[in-house]
Amino acid sequence: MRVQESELERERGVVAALYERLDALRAETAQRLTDVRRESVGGNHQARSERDAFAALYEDQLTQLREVDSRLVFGRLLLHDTGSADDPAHRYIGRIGLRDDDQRSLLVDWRAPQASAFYQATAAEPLGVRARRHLTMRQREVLRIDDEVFDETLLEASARTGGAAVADGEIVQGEGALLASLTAQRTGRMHDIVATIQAEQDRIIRSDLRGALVVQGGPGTGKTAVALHRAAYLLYTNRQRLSSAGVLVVGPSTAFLRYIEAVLPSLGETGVVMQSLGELYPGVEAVEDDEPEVAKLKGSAQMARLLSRAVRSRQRVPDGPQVVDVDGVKLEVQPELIARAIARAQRGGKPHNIARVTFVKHALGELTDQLVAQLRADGATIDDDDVAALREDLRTSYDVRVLLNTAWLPLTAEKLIQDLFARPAWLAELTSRWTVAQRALLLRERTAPFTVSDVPLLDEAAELLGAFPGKPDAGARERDRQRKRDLENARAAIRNMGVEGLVTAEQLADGFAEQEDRGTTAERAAADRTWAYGHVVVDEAQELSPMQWRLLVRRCPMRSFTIVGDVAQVGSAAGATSWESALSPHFRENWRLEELTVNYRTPAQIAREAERFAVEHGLPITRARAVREGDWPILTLEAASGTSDAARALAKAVADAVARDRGVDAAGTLAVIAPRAIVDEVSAELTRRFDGFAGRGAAGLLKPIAVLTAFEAKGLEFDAVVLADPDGLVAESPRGAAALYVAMTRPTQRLTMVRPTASAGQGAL
Ligand SMILES: Nc1ncnc2c1ncn2[C@@H]1O[C@H](COP(=O)(O)OP(=O)(O)OP(=O)(O)O)[C@@H](O)[C@H]1O
Repeated sequence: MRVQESELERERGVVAALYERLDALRAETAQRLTDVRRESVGGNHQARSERDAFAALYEDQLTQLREVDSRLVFGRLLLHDTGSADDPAHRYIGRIGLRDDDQRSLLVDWRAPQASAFYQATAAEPLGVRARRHLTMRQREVLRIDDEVFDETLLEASARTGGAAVADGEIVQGEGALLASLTAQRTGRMHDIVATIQAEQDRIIRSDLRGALVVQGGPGTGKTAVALHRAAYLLYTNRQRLSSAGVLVVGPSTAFLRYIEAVLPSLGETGVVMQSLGELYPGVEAVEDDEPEVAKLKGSAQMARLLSRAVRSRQRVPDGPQVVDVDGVKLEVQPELIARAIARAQRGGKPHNIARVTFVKHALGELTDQLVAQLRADGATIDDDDVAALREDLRTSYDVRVLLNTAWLPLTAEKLIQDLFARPAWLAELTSRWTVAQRALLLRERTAPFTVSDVPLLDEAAELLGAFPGKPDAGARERDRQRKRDLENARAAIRNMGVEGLVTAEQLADGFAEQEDRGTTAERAAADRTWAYGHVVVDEAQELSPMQWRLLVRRCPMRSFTIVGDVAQVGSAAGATSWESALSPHFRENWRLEELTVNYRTPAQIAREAERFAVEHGLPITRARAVREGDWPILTLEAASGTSDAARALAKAVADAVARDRGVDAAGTLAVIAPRAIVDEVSAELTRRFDGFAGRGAAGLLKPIAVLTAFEAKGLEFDAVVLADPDGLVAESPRGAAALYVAMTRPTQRLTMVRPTASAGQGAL
């Protein structure tokens, strides 16, 4: 025991030295920042740009150094003698890499190739590792150490230090540290798992950037965690490319994004764009979604065809000849003239607003010929200058403008969608093969707010229409040119300052000049519909509709994706029933599947029950092995009802169940998950009983007791879950069984089910 204590002391010494280095780096960076800011404001535009850019860069570095402060180091490898001074036999693994003044490695970034053995070494394949040590930390303090020994010659010593030999075939690595992390109380925010990433997860995290990688796994297998760590890994290994193109992380809702938002910064990555499905179209923030049937229709691929027909139908040939007045001259315009100009413009295959330029040019050309011929027939003499003037007269003539606009009006996506859903006659004209009931699903007031399911329709429409003349999109080309100039300047500045290798031109260009106007890569990317990201991470991807997939593929034409989800958990009516059917229209066969097989969240007895239920209801589940047994059996309570107000009785019983659970653990996080029909009633009762401690929906996630629907609980986890009326949850929608499966797999410790019945009672499963 004494030996282990002295080992602990030894590690405390090493860790203290690493923090000393971190503090020194911070002080150095802070000093550089002060110096850059202090430099006189004079100088030319370029000099000011450079200073601003360096200041922005140092600020970013300082932020990164601050974010990685807690649990900076978490592992150590004991290697067979490496024979290299730069790579000593003890290799420490941490959130970032650190070197001393002589550039010798002190701490290896967990993403570096030299760290992969920390996650991959097994007794069967030790990869040159003699022993692996996990350091369990609280902030800067080393709480304990856990050793796994691969080298038999160390075993005797290890027995003295309390280390464990690793047997072949064990499912987890660093068991002590892992279990400590898994049983820790939840805070309502996801934390990183960098210290205890498991081998099957690590392989996925380090998989190649190219192509689409699908990560399928049951609830709690770490899909979200793996996806976020993979984003951090890819940014580290492809810094040059991804820091300028950006990485987009897409989640189902803003509440979910809030839950995961701290993970990437704690891994030292702050420049990632995170958007919910309702935020993917710049300028619209959709929160509410349509009823399931409507969402399903709006999500189906036939909407793309409908929108294409809708745009085409705005390119219209008049029914008969139109007479226009051009400075007092009457001109009879035949529909054929407009038809020819439309056909000519359509031939180019350009978006509506762009092709309109060709239409107008062609129509004006023919109109000019017609006007000239008519005037000559009336005896006028017309030379080339006159022809140009006549063309200008035509262009500015009110009648001609009306004529051309009626035939081909520039449109915005917002107006197209609003009009389409608010004009039954137009919709009917475009959907002659649909049933009346189908059409009725789309109809609504023009002023109705956009829903989550409208977002991909807006994007599709914007794609078909192209930039609206005069809208900011039109500046995309100028932005590109400016970016190229910035990169040139940044390269020159890096050479001048002698900081090659420390800063990339992309990082520096991000901070350039009118940065308040143009923003960082992340801000510019988020505001630009036509931005092409370098990589996209999609969580809860099983929920995505074909239209949402179309949008996402446009965001990353290179199709470099990490797609995580579980087809058994599909809740949305528009979601996927298999990866094959969801992905092949967009990726053909260019996607690969990886599976996660260990459930880290849910205790075995709860996981078993949830799986049993899922199988009974025919859900296509991926079985996962729960990593631990829990301490509590599932509790089933019955609400006394038979009274006139069953919902009220149920709400009261739920509140009793919550009170009972808080008797076990008053400080943990708890979710009450209820069917939509009664969720507000249950929430009202809990607010009455628990006052400021309970909250509904996303706001509830900031409180100890959150009252949620199964959809809102997706992807989240809590110490305890109280499920109100599980049968009601199953019955309330066609995907009800999946909803209950999701709900049952949210707790990390305790599950209580409250069922409405005629007589009161209770029991444990
Ligand atoms: N290697 C690990 N070390 C420590 N904790 C882990 C590890 N892997 C997963 N976890 C924890 O397990 C829990 C579940 O992880 P996560 O939310 O990523 O699972 P999921 O597969 O996305 O689940 P769901 O499909 O239910 O949303 C989280 O608390 C996560 O931190």
